[in-house]
Amino acid sequence: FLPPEFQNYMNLWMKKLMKKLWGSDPYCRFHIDELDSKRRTNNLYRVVEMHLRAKHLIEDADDLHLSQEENAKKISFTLGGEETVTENHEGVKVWWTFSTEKSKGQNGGERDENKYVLKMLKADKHFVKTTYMDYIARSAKEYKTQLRDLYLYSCNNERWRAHTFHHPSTFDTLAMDPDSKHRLMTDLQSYMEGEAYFKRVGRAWKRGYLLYGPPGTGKSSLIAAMANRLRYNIYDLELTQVTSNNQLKMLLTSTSSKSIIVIEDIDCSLDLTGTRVGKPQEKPKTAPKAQAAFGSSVTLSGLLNFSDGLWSCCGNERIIIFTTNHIEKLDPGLLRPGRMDMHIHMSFCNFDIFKVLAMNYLGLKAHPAFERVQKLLLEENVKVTPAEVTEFLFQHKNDRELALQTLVEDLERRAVEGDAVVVGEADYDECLEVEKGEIEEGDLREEAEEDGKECTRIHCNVKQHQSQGEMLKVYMSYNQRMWRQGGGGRGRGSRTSRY
Ligand SMILES: Nc1ncnc2c1ncn2[C@@H]1O[C@H](COP(=O)(O)OP(=O)(O)OP(=O)(O)O)[C@@H](O)[C@H]1O
Ligand SMILES: [Mg+2]
Repeated sequence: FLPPEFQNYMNLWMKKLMKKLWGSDPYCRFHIDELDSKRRTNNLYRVVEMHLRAKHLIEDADDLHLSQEENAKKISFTLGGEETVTENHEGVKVWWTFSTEKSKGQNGGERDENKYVLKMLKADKHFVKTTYMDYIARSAKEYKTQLRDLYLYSCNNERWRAHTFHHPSTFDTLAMDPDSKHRLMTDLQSYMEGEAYFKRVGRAWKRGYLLYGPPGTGKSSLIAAMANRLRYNIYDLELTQVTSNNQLKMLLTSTSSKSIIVIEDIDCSLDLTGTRVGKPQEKPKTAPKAQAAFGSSVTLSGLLNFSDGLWSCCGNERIIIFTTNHIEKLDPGLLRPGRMDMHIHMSFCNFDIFKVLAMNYLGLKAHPAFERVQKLLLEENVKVTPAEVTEFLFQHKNDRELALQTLVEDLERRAVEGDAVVVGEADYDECLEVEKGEIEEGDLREEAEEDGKECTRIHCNVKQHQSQGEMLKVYMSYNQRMWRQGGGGRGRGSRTSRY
């Protein structure tokens, strides 16, 4: 309730009193002026401003200046005159005060001199000078990164082309196994804070992730969520566009720091296959591992040289992500421990994943239908991708009952009829080797042809043919029969093979 002039007077009086009582003022103060003695901007002043914003300390004050630059996403808050905010860091309390003083300009006029005053107990002075100042520098840097616009780069004619990147996916909207999500988020956090650590142990400040799982389980959405969280640009590297290892080297070294380099569907982009493990008929290895596909001479070793070889020191703060629908097709060299730092499995929808999706799309935490969904997903082992579930939820977003009802109906249908099998060209050759006559015609039901993707969706009776490998075999046998009957092998001509 006291007018500021009176408060200043009281402060002065208190200081004198304390000096009398304790011999000196127990506090000390650092003054951080907006302009230095040569009238240049003092960078530390900006750092303080960003730190106070980053930690939302400013918003605690009652006297604020609000501003917003054109095209800026957020409103900026700055402290009003003589406003003080406090902060506790590692048990030490500090006070930040903003003040403006009038001073004489060169041409005789008056101008405002802004400054922040940082007050602390004398006993804490050393801590503030070292640890606390480092801490505010870090928090300001992080805040600055959060504000930057993101770009998605695609490679075109040996050059990167930038497109602004606005993807709404975040770790909150992403539905994945809670344990994997937690592990990945902790890993990313320690990567972000780990500059000093990486330096100390002599490692390039990099991280490599391999995302694998069926189509529509959120691999690309996860990459977008990672980019949004780290505020990193994305370089989408289409290996089939790269003609040689040298070109690959050039492209990779011209990426900027704080970026994610993504190679999607790695099994389709390069001939990375070694022996096909676990297939019914193992084929002899016809091509050496390093041989490239699609007329390009990019090799696996060229790629790995960058991801963990000498070239990897050509830039820090990079994340490399490979994605695949078929981890079993990858060369063991790529899967070897220490090559990619983490393997992340994006799985079919389980009940945890479903709950996140229901919350995001329908705003539902609980509903009587959840019990049925849980039973279908867990006990009846119905396979459905998160992408398929989101389709149902999105379609009826204004009618939650209908959304859940149609979803449950679809899951029930799947439980009775079995799973979807999608097969493409690569499996046609193998299908000739599969014994025919293992299945009844009734086990299979053709569902739809996906235009443009040139693949066929077949429903197969999982009750009889439990494993995916078994289902694939069943389909191939069916495929072969169709071919012999002159009906044409389904799926021939599709780019990838999926089941
Ligand atoms: N785990 C998930 N959480 C939230 N939404 C998801 C998830 N998985 C899929 N979706 C939804 O489905 C769409 C397609 O998923 P996405 O492209 O990320 O799958 P993908 O695994 O990359 O598939 P592909 O292997 O075909 O590239 C997303 O845009 C998103 O709306
Ligand atoms: Mg994808």
